[in-house]
Amino acid sequence: MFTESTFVFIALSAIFAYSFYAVLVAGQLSLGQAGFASLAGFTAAALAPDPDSVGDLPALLIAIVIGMAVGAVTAIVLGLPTMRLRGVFLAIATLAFAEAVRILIINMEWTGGAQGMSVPKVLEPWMAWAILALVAYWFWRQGASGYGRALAAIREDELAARAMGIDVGRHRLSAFIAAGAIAGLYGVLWAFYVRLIAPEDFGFAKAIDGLVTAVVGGSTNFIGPLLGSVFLEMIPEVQRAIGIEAGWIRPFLAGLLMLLVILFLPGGLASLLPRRPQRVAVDGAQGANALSRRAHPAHGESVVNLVGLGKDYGGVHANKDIDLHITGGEVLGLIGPNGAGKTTLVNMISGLSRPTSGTAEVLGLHPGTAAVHKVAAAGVSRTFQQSKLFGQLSALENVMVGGHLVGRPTFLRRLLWLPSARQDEQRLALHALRCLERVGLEDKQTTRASALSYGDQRRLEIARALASDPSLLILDEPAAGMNHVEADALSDLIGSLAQDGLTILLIEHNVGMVMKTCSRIVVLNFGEVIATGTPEEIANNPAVVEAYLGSSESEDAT
Ligand SMILES: Nc1ncnc2c1ncn2[C@@H]1O[C@H](COP(=O)(O)OP(=O)(O)OP(=O)(O)O)[C@@H](O)[C@H]1O
Repeated sequence: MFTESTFVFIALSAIFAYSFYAVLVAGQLSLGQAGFASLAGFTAAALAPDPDSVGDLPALLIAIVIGMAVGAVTAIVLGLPTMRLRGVFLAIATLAFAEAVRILIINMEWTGGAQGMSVPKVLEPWMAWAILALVAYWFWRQGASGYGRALAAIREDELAARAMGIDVGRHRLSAFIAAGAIAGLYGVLWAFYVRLIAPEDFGFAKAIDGLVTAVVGGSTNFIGPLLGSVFLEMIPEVQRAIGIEAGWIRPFLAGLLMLLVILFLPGGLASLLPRRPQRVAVDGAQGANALSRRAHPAHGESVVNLVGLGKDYGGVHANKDIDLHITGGEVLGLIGPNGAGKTTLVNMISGLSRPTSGTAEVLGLHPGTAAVHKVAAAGVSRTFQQSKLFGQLSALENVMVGGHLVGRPTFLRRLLWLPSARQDEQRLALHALRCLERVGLEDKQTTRASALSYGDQRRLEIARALASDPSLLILDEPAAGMNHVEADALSDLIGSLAQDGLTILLIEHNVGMVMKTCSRIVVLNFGEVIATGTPEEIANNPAVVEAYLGSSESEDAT
């Protein structure tokens, strides 16, 4: 039933789908792959030596090197200005690039114009499948590496990924370069199989075909593009076998399948395969070496120094003229009525938002001018008021992403199957398990974050924030949704973290808990500091009683 060309086209379309997968794993939608493929295919066909003089395989290998280099370099040139774009804007920009390349190639003489270029056929089915195996191997090894987890984290929640110390721009660009190189590889293989390449081989329909194959197969499991390709390339064969020769059926079914997958099976066909989340034996954690610990600022040493800090949103003064000094080992409570400006202030301290006026110095850096991942690397870690977990990752994987800064890169060593990569991954997993144990979630390590209860999600955010071994831990309403027993346990945990030398900034509406946990409290109202002092001083401060305790939070306070 299957011809040789069916086998080759399954391999080729899977390789092309991997070039979409390369960026989809990082949550990016690029439609420029057909442009990379055609540039690479035509350039390699023009520059590679004649197979009659050097032999088929050497000629193909040289063409592959040229094509992948062309794809990668083009991706760098296109990626540098476009990596700031998100979602549909990136898709439109990359599609425009592919169309520009197509027009250029039609109008060049060396490409043969619209007629195209004849290329010797040297690709054998075994070569296509061997190359596909290598590409699939690359993405398999990438998946469970630190790099692969970082890309998954960016896909799930870019802001949280930044706050975990991941350099999002660099990761997105490297995924884009991989996509360019693999699309280039596809362009070369296509050229050296079909004998005659034409610009129309790399039009809009080709880009959509690659995207549909990757999405139908599944873009969160490395096997997805292969599954998608087998499935879609089989449609014409099945048609032929049952005697329906209509050419429109395959593209029609491909479009329909894409719609159904997006609506009912977002993980694609690959999500139907059983998934085995990573698990660490709880006993195994005992006696294991901890990952390197940073030296925290000593008692009295400056951790945060804010001078005249302000933040305006249009006419709203979310923060006004804030002076605040936090020193090593302090547990500082930040309280105030809803909308007082607490979250705005910690967003500026953690570098997520830029002050409108004043200066901020945090662990020697100036957040706002320093990138968020650099602030995280300096030792600032945080939780978010609205949960920002990586929903599709397990609890353990979430915390391992939190340990991005303390773990060592493993992807290249995983490709070479070096034992040290496995040891490093195990050490990071044990470190993550310890953090889960600290918040009492060790039993939930394999549970997907989105499937955890609200209280457990709050705890998981704390475990994830602890995994980077921070010097300054910012907790934004960590006790929200917790009962009194859980809030007491959290208070004890914060106390023990402070004993370990961490400095903690706690935003909480549960004033009883703040009074019990914090050594000093700052009260904000309408964006301004209205009081600072010990819990007793704050409780007896008339301005606080009026501004805060007199507000809707009075029930909590009493
Ligand atoms: N991105 C934004 N754009 C416009 N206004 C904003 C933005 N973020 C915050 N604000 C405004 O700034 C003020 C302070 O908000 P912020 O979230 O910092 O307060 P909060 O004390 O954390 O409140 P809550 O306790 O309800 O979380 C509010 O008036 C809010 O509406």
